[in-house]
Amino acid sequence: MKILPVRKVRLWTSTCLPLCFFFYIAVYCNSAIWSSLSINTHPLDNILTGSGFRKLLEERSRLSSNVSHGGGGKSRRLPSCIIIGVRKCGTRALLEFLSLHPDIVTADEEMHFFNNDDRYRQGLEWYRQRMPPSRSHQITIEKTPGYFISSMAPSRVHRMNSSVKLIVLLRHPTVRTVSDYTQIYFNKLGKNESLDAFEDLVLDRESKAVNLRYKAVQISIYHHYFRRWLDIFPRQQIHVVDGDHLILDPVSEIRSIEDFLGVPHHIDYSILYFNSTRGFYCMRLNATYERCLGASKGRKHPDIDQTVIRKLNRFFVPHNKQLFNMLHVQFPWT
Ligand SMILES: Nc1ncnc2c1ncn2[C@@H]1O[C@H](COP(=O)(O)OS(=O)(=O)O)[C@@H](OP(=O)(O)O)[C@H]1O
Repeated sequence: MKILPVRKVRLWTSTCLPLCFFFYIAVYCNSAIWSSLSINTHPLDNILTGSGFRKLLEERSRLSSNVSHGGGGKSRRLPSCIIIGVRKCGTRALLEFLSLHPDIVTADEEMHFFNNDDRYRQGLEWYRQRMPPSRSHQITIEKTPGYFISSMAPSRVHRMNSSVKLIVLLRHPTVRTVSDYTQIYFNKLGKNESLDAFEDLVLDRESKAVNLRYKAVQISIYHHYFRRWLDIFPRQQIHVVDGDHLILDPVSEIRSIEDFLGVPHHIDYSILYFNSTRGFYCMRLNATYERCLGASKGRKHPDIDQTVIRKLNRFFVPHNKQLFNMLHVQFPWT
């Protein structure tokens, strides 16, 4: 064994050892800093500070997809499911709740593609480009309540994809009519315009019978519009949701939609919670991030003359019967 000269040993202990010690401390601190950073800068936490719920969902979906699907690429796809209506029956709440599912991606905006001639003329490629990016295993969903009452939409949707799945939400027709009126009332209020009282619009001025020219009444005669869809699509391709029940027990309505779409049950009451201030179910994505629908959803309805409400209820009875026979369903409203 070679003995080191004393001078070399002194040099080693006086310069190399302190250097190695310093280097070791620097590496240790650095890795400690990074590991603490990686805890504090979890991708979800970053997003929480700023860019909102949509990004949060996308990030969560990206993380879960990367784990279970090897992180394959995304592309924009035509919807394989469309929420076609009905206006004011809870279409936004349903879309947002479904967007919490890792196997579902949703288009934020109403596309008005199949019910608007100018947009439809732009072509399917234009429509596809407006869809959110998705992975191949995910279902893309769009919602435009205007499709339900459009005479052109059924055949146009069928032409795009004859096996597309359709979701229709229905609410008690009188409640829906009042909700529709309330929405228009507030829209006008925002433009400093006024609107006649509900009672004056919903009843004919002379005869005092239900005013069939009033659009909000027309839309609530559901079977008129449903017939057009059933002329083109098989019944089993259309899932009907009870919009009143969606308000009270969203998870049970969503479970049957998950079955209809063929995706695993994912949305439960750990993700949705009842917000007593809002009086509605809201979304909880993690311990710190919660979101309710905007103020234009769940507005207080005006107090309406009860004789007018009873008149409307009676008016809708035969129409409801026709609807139930057509759909082979029963709703709590008769
Ligand atoms: N969770 C939750 N939060 C808030 N609002 C909820 C929820 N679930 C259902 N709803 C009901 O949705 C009604 C609005 O329906 P739509 O989203 O279809 O309206 S729209 O046609 O898109 O304007 C809206 O009707 P109004 O109460 O008349 O405002 C709500 O009652």
